[in-house]
Amino acid sequence: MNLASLYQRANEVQRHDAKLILSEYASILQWRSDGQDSLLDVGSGPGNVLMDFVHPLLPKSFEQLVGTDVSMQMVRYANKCYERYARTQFQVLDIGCEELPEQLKGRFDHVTSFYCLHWVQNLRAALRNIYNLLRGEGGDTLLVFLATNPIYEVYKVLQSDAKWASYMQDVDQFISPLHYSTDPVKQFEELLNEAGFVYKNVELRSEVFVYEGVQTLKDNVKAICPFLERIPMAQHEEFLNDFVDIVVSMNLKQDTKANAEHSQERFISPYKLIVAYARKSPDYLQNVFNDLGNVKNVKGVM
Ligand SMILES: C[S@@+](CC[C@H](N)C(=O)[O-])C[C@H]1O[C@@H](n2cnc3c(N)ncnc32)[C@H](O)[C@@H]1O
Ligand SMILES: CC(C)=CCC/C(C)=C/CC/C(C)=C/C(=O)O
Repeated sequence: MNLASLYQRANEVQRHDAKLILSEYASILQWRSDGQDSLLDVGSGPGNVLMDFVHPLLPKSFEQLVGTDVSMQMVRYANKCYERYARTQFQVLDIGCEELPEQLKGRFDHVTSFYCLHWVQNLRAALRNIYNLLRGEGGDTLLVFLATNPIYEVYKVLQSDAKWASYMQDVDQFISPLHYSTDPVKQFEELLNEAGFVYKNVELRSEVFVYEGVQTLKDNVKAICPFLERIPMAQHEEFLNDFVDIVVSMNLKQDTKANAEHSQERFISPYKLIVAYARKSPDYLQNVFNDLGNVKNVKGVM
């Protein structure tokens, strides 16, 4: 996903969800008493969600704000857009990497991520890294990403079409790792446990977004579709038209009667969003838990 400027103009649903969820969690995030918070955002893209909705929540004396993304193009674009912001920078980071850069380990009070983790097949590695980004004596994380979305079913149908199959052999790599889960909340809670998080709250929110007009739908697909850059430009419109035809066949286009008062076609996208908040136990508390493991029948703590 590398079309930074197009994504910045066509990310309405992502911005809507991030803004709403941050308004709910602003008072739950454990801000430091000295106001010198450090925050890292995973998969920041062009940076406008981070800078429009997270940056304003930070205390005035915050220590540092680091936006990260696997895409160098996104990082370059974000650094250019926000170069005048103090103590703010964007850098390349693959959250699914084997080993975090040393200079990032244990440095952050908060890790946030919006509409990124559904792009990461190895959630176990991602959560291990998120845990290790947080400072040893605590810290918390707010993670918002897709469990399911109809786009993944559209991709599967397109992949079965001989016209597009050769460009989409790895389609499963781009489907949310929780899309086929029978219990995404339980699955993600278990992954958070495994990473070491002690306090956690994981919700699965059923949402619906309406795309007003076929061009709006196409622009939003173009902004995030990983297959278009593999397809010759001359065939992009045909691909997008086939995409829309499949959406219509899935009965996701609002019927004309219901649509009577609207001048444009409306496309309905029912999706499920994971909203996960977790806290890292302070090292000293972790030691207590470790000690407890050696003492049977302890009363009180737990
Ligand atoms: C849909 S955009 C979300 C951008 C921004 N957080 C927002 O809410 O608008 C997803 C971003 O995640 C990035 N991404 C995908 N896989 C990643 C990975 N393994 N590590 C870090 N970023 C990744 C993509 O490059 C893209 O910029
Ligand atoms: C009706 C229909 C299939 C709508 C899906 C439209 C769309 C562009 C969904 C994007 C999902 C996604 C992977 C978003 C992201 O990563 O930001």
